[in-house]
Amino acid sequence: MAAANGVRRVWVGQNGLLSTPAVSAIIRERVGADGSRATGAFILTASHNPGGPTEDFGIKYNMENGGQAPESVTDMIYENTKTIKKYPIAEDLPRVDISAIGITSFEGLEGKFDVEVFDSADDYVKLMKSIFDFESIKKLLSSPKFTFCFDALHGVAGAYAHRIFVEELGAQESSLLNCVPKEDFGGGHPDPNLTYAKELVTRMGLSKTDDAGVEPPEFGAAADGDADRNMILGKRFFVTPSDSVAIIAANAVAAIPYFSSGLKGVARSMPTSAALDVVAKTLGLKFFEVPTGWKFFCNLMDAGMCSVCGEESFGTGSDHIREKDGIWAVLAWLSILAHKNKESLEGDAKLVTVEDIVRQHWATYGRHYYTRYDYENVDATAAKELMGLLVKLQSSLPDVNKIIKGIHPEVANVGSADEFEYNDPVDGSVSKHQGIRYLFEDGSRLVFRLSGTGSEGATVRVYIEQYEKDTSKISRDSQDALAPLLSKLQEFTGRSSPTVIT
Ligand SMILES: O=P(O)(O)OC[C@H]1O[C@H](O)[C@H](O)[C@@H](O)[C@@H]1O
Repeated sequence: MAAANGVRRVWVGQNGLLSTPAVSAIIRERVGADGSRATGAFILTASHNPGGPTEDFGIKYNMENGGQAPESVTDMIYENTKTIKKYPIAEDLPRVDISAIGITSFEGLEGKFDVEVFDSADDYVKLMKSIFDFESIKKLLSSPKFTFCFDALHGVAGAYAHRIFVEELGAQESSLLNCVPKEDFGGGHPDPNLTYAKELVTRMGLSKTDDAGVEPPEFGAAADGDADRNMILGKRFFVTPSDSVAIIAANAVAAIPYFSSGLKGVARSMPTSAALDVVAKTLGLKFFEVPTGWKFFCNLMDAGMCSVCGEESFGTGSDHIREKDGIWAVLAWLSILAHKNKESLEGDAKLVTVEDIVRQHWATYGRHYYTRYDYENVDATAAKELMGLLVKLQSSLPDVNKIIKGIHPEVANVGSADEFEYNDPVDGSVSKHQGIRYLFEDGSRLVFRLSGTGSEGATVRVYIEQYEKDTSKISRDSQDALAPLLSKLQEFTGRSSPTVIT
């Protein structure tokens, strides 16, 4: 990247602690600020592979808008690697102490370059303060009625959590779990979900091995290794990522200063539940359904068409940067809680809890029951054949309906089916084969897609969604409500049970 004086500069976060959202914020802020153009910055990051069992470390390319490099750029980089004949190694380059903030200048083969070690959190904290009302969140956190807990799963989010939640917002040190970043994530798997965020899940009263004597906190959250994904929990209550983005969108204007003049639009990835669609329709907002992958949101944001977006894979964010943002999502929820509790933090008034907010949302907009089944390490050829069969079945919906009705007569008819194709309204590009959708007449959906991140063989993902508007039925357990749809899965996938259920 070029610094203001034209000297090439490498930016390094102090002690190597840089989160993905902070990188995006820094690129937008610094590159934009000095008017120079980055053709691509890269960092070594703990990237996460939701489909696979292991963490992998990789190089991530971010563009000048702070977003991930599109395939055209990474393909070009890959092509270039094939023609590299030699690369020089500067063995005598003095070591840069990355624990000390400052700039070190070097004379390189192609001229001068700088290495700047900077505080990894400074730019990000500044950005968060410009988005949220820190004073109102501070009040919430200091209320004896409200208890808070954040688990960084030993990922890089720990550094930001300490700075923001403890130093800026006054949360107690003891409310931070696993917030010391560790290279091996403390031996755990830094995935913010009910399976891997075990300690948090137990503390929030959601595990079978709860300590019955200890009252769980009112609010709990986790972020993944590079802090771009998040999980939101209430006391003994799980908020699905699909509900989380819908609830943030529904409350953004009232609760978050950055959005006070209105939302430009909202977007979700195709397999994410339609909870956000209902909010968009009710509030008259522009709405977009894009394929899985954050880059599709970035195009909309760059064109000023989208303010809030989210994915079922625990990614939530807004147009403040071009990455999903775990800490942002936590601050968004704390803002909503602070707003809803404006009148109830003092005196005898009862606290409006996370669960209250979600149930109120369902009562207003209806509830989307939602489950994702992952069939990991499926034979790649068999997976392709399965997809082919599912596409073929789409031309014989009466037969599909007959089979389903034969098992569960009460299930609505499949009204239409298609293979999701996205026409990008910004650049006109077309993305085909983005998942197979069976759309039921009552708004329920059955979606199949092959994961783009699985590490061995193929990972087939099946997303099951059922919409319930009847307020007397919105409190049922998700699995119960979906049972009629789930019973068809074995036949569709050729497997008796999924590897992971989310
Ligand atoms: O293709 P999948 O395995 O479902 O993975 C999907 C996820 O992969 C990465 O994490 C992307 O950054 C996400 O935007 C995407 O949702």
